[in-house]
Amino acid sequence: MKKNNSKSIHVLIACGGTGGHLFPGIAVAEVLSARGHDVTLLISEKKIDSIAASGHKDLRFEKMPFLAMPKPWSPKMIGFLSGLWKGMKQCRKIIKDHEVDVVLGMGGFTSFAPLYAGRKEGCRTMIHESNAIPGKANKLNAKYSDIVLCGLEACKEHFSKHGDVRVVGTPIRSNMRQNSKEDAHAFFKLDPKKKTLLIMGGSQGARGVNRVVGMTLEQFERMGIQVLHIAGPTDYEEVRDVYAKHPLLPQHVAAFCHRMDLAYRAADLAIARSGASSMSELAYFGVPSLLVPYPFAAEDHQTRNAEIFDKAGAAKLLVEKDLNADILADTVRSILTNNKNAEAMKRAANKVAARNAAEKIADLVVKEGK
Ligand SMILES: CC(=O)N[C@H]1[C@@H](OP(=O)(O)OP(=O)(O)OC[C@H]2O[C@@H](n3ccc(=O)[nH]c3=O)[C@H](O)[C@@H]2O)O[C@H](CO)[C@@H](O)[C@@H]1O
Repeated sequence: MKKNNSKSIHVLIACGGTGGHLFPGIAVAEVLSARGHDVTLLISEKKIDSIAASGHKDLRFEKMPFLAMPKPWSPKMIGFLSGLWKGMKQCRKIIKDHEVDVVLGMGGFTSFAPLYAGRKEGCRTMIHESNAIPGKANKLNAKYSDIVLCGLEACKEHFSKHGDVRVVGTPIRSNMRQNSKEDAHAFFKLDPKKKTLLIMGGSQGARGVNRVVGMTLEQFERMGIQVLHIAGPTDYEEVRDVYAKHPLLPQHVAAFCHRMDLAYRAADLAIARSGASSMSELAYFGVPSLLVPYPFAAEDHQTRNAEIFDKAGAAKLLVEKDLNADILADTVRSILTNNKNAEAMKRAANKVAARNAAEKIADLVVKEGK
């Protein structure tokens, strides 16, 4: 795009497909918009994208079809290439219509068409990789990006061939204010005198975590704790029915939570997948966690993410295939009944938290766009 001499710049943030791309993208958009810049968020037609966008009516969203890359010789390749071509055309139109100066991709293959189109239209381009190791898509995206931004220091070495790589952290949304624990308990109708265990499986829930937790409810009940369980839209009904069999266990079960700030605030301990945004938020709120990596994540990146927090003392890594109700109950008990353990983990979590990642990215975007 042409050199922008006015104060305000135009930014396209590609962040569709999964909460781990959407919410950090929204976080950067919030900072840029608050500073008076023009931002368009490019999301996909997936349900999670609409759920995420519905909580941010003040931001501008454009949709494009979700594209997953098939195996090289798959018959799906023809449809994929045609979808990709249409996606690029659509992106070039958006870039021209909004006179975009900078394209920022938050990761995954959904960022490819916007970055490629951005390059063709003369925009500055950047990608953000929040995981400890990049997937194939972001390695490709890096080739079309002037700057590569990493959420974690460990990721930097994987982009060693790229000339401009910076570690900035993974942004969290501005509505993640530090509310009081009392507000948080009141919001979920939980007992302020009891220890709260938060269960969450990333933006779409985690079946493996839901199931093992379901088998541990009786032991949680005996510990005298309460549980806040965000089950994900797919498993919600099944999870709710399992909890219904334990009416004496204080509980709040939800399919999706629009107030994750309050969920983290209420929590004394979390059991979670090790998605990068979830981890970034757990650290920000200083919540000790038991991280159960999704075993089929690309390049096993969730294990690499969890290892960083485990090593720092902020979390304990639990391998899903080795996990059962007794191990889970013992681990939860060892933290929730030992204040010293919990406090040490809390301090370690705070220590690994990224500081002002959204602001740092916004600063760079604006500098590039001028
Ligand atoms: C299976 C898989 O490959 N998952 C990947 C995906 O995870 P996923 O999309 O699950 O993303 P994360 O765990 O990183 O983040 C989840 C986000 O959703 C929000 N949230 C979640 C539940 C809810 O009810 N409400 C809500 O707002 C959380 O606050 C957080 O901001 O993208 C991440 C970022 O690349 C990766 O690290 C994960 O490995």
